[in-house]
Amino acid sequence: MAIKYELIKVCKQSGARLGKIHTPHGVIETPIFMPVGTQATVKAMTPEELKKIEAQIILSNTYHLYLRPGHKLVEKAGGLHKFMNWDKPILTDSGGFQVFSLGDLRKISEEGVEFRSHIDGSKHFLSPEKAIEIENSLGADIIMAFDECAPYPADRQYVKNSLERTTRWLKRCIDAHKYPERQALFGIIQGGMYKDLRHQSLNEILSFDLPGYAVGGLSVGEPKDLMYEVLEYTTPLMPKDKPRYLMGVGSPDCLIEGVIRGIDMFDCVHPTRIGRNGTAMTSIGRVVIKNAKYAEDFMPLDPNCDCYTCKSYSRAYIRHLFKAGEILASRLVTYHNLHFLLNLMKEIRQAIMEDRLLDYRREFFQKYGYTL
Ligand SMILES: Cc1ccc(CCc2c3nc[nH]c3cc3c(=O)[nH]c(N)nc23)cc1
Repeated sequence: MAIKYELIKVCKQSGARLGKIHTPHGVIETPIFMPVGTQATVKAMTPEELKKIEAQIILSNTYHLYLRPGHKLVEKAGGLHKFMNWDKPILTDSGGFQVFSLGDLRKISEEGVEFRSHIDGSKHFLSPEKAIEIENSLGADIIMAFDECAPYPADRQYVKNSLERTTRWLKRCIDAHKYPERQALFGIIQGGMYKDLRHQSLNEILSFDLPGYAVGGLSVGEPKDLMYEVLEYTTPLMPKDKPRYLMGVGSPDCLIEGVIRGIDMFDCVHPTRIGRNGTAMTSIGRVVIKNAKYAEDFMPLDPNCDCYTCKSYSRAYIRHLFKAGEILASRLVTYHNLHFLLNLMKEIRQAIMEDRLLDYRREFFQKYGYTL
């Protein structure tokens, strides 16, 4: 088996689980937040810094690495782990979502999707077979099936046709996968916001015995309550002995609510993206550091944080770096934001262990300023 999921404990207060995913590049403690490293780097961070903040697995992207530098080049370099000097687990998405959301989509057919590169406008074609060929070359420990993430909102018939094609594409991914013993292929459940279609997709995707499954088609602009509702009627029907990955979700409230609804794995560009724009996620809510009110504020970014950024620099200094356009600005806030989310997941794991996750949620929301 490419990976082995070890269920350690089910929370008494909710659907939350504590687990471990054993992979060829090491163990992942779940629930886990996975930093996004789209172009073979978690932007502005070195692998050494990622290890310092205890990142256990990072994500990279088939669509981007196929376009640049090319999956064959990465394969020649010895695969993604060697190329980017990251010896812990890696997960790659299949590229379908990125084509729909980034590339200039030309058309979707049963065969696959034709698109123009967002880099130079050149014409390309991604199919289940092509996506798996790329992911096999990159060599990630967990690889996502080539799926179609329906837009939101989308009408029933579109969502039904799309989920049924995603099922047919999954079969083609499985047949094309060259290294199932060392790269775990996850199936992705679609079905939009329709309960009966979610159950249809779930039954079809789960009929393929795979090492793990993702809930796709969410975090696409729908209200958070609708996302939570879909999870409430989806995760209980997923196998208990396999990891569950909610794609594209990562704000603090969604992480906690997702864990409570039985999700084990999360990813989001959020902490790194807003970090580069100078927004810090702190234990007392968001701090937009370029705001003039921080010009002479000599407190740390987050007074309750023990990360390198918060132990070493003041808000005034970090604000100065942003105003001066210094590269260090992005690095320091990205470092803090990733530490903040990784630490949040560590506290969530601790709360599950002690059967007090719902109490933790209330405390966190009060401090962070969310309404329950
Ligand atoms: C590097 C990397 C970036 C982003 C992702 C997740 C990207 C992502 C979604 N993001 C928000 N909602 C999402 C839904 C889907 C989905 O339904 N299918 C797939 N394959 N990816 C999704 C994975 C890896």
